[in-house]
Amino acid sequence: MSILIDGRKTSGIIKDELRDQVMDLKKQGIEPTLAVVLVGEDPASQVYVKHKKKACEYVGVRSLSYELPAETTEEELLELIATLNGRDDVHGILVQLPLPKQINEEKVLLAIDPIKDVDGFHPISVGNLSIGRDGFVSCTPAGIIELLKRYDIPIQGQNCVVIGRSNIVGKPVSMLLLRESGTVTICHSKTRDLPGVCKKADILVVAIGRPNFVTKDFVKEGATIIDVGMNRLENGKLCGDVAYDECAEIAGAITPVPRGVGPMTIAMLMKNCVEAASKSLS
Ligand SMILES: Nc1nc2c(c(=O)[nH]1)N[C@@H](CN(C=O)c1ccc(C(=O)N[C@@H](CCC(=O)O)C(=O)O)cc1)CN2
Repeated sequence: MSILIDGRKTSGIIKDELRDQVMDLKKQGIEPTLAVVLVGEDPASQVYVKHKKKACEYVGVRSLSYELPAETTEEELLELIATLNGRDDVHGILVQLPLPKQINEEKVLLAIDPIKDVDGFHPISVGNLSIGRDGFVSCTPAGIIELLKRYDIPIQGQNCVVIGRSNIVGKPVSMLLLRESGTVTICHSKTRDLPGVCKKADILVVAIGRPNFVTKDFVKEGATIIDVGMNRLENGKLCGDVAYDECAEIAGAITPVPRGVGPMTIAMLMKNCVEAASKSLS
């Protein structure tokens, strides 16, 4: 039976570590502050934003909440971001995704000052990651690497297969695995013999957005499986991209859904906020 990689427990440990760092920053006169922007009433986004604000409270980060109506225009949102960019007391800016249709996501992400880009979505942050420079790394991919490290799962020289090539997860996690000297293969809808490619993986990261897509036929004995999927089924239950029970019998270690990668996303957001505030000291 495999090891369960517990994201909820690990995120709790990280948040406790950050709490101490925030206390130190406060002693030096810095109050880490995150602006949280939510446009519209998407129920999932509302839940995630609530969790983020709760995490801020726990860690000691001040959160400023901007909950805007669904009909907010792109101009109005860009204006708010410009104001937040200009405020010295705001260290991080987070715009919850997805945005309503009338707003161009790319334009909005580009408007956030890269030094406040705690989500790591700005093209400059993405570029820094791909050329190995310091910068904010997006939270879910950073959380995946943190989980692997904290569970002593080696990356160097390992065959790492990533299913999914999104800008938010697939591409950045591939860059991070490469930075850790993994041998990385990125798979997508046009990949031939997907089960065969995945079966060679020592580390398999699945971010495809299809419930129970990865079955035991994709998994090498002893492999580590990271499930990034977050699919809400008709019965209201949350389900990952990996058929957990059958894959857990073969894997060496596996993340569950919920309580796997999800909570790590929020812990890494807190980590980025603390880092942004620390940088304001220098
Ligand atoms: N601006 C951003 N928008 C979005 C991001 C992001 O990183 N930045 N990622 C996702 C959503 N997301 C954070 O925003 C997120 C998703 C899931 C979880 C989480 O903890 N999930 C729980 C289950 C929660 C539930 O029951 O619904 C778990 O897996 O245990 C945290 C954050 C898209 N948008």
